[in-house]
Amino acid sequence: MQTELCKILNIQYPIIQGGMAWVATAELAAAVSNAGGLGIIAAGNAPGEVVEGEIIKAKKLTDKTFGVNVMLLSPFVEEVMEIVHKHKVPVVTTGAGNPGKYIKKLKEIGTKIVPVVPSVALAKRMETLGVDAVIVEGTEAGGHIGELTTFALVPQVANEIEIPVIAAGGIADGRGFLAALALGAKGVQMGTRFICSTECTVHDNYKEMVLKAKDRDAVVTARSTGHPVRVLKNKFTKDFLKLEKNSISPEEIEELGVGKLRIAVIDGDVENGSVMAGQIAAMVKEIKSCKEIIDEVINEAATELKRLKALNKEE
Ligand SMILES: O=C(O)COc1ccc(-c2c[nH]c(CNC(=O)Nc3ncc(Sc4ccccn4)s3)n2)cc1
Repeated sequence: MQTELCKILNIQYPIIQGGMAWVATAELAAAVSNAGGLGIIAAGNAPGEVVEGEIIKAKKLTDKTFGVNVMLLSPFVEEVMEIVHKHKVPVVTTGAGNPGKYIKKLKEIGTKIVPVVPSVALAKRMETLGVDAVIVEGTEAGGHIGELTTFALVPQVANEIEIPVIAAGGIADGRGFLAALALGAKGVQMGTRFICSTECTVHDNYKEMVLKAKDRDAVVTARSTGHPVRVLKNKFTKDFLKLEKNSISPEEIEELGVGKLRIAVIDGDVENGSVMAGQIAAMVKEIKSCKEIIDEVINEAATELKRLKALNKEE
């Protein structure tokens, strides 16, 4: 189950771990990379020196390729990009914006650039600017999302660009992996599945919340701010959505969300915090090591492919 993406990103399997703010630490990224995927450290809204500390830690935990996700809404984006250059990070993924202004400098140091795109137009613009691949993330994903689904957006982007498409949003097992390849992707990104891994350092309450999630629990908040975010239903989302209905200003709504992810991830307050996770949370039923997760996705995809091929032979 290798694709052209493996050579471009220097990985054994075309499986990328999502650069989830506060969740994607050096420990998680190193475990995914050591298991043959591409581990990603999340910069989130953290300052440069915090990201630098995670990069240094990751280099001690793995000799495999890993990346850094730069969240483009972060107030520290410029200093994080400086750190990425200083440490010649091999792969940079970006989210929540257009990384156009950073592409030239990253290419100069040979860093592979893989932006998340929520639309065909942005995917085409990124290819023209010379990025190495795009992560096409559907609205099924956790955290900051676009409006289109993975199932609709992936084939449309794959029709329009030549560089590899990586499917993200709603993928947590071999069936989703194989479906993504069938839609034209050359790899997948998984976030929610890796939250429930033994190496993920989020509070156990956060992992429990994902394990207990039902199909309709991953709701969208803050649509009115233009930065919709998918989180698991709890007291915070109920109060938040009520306030949004009373149309408090977008600035007040943004203010409501500040720091809420940290209290869920670090303090384990999953009632008053923001538990970011995708719609596939309801299918994640067990905490496993990153190696078990990756091996199971690859083996299940191979088994599923054999079953589908047998159907063809029956005709
Ligand atoms: O400039 C344009 O054309 C718009 O470009 C884009 C618009 C959206 C995206 C996008 C959607 N999803 C992603 C990748 N995923 C994410 O970035 N997920 C995130 N989760 C929590 C985050 S922290 C946050 C979130 C919102 C507001 C403040 N802070 S970022 N990128 C990428 C590019």
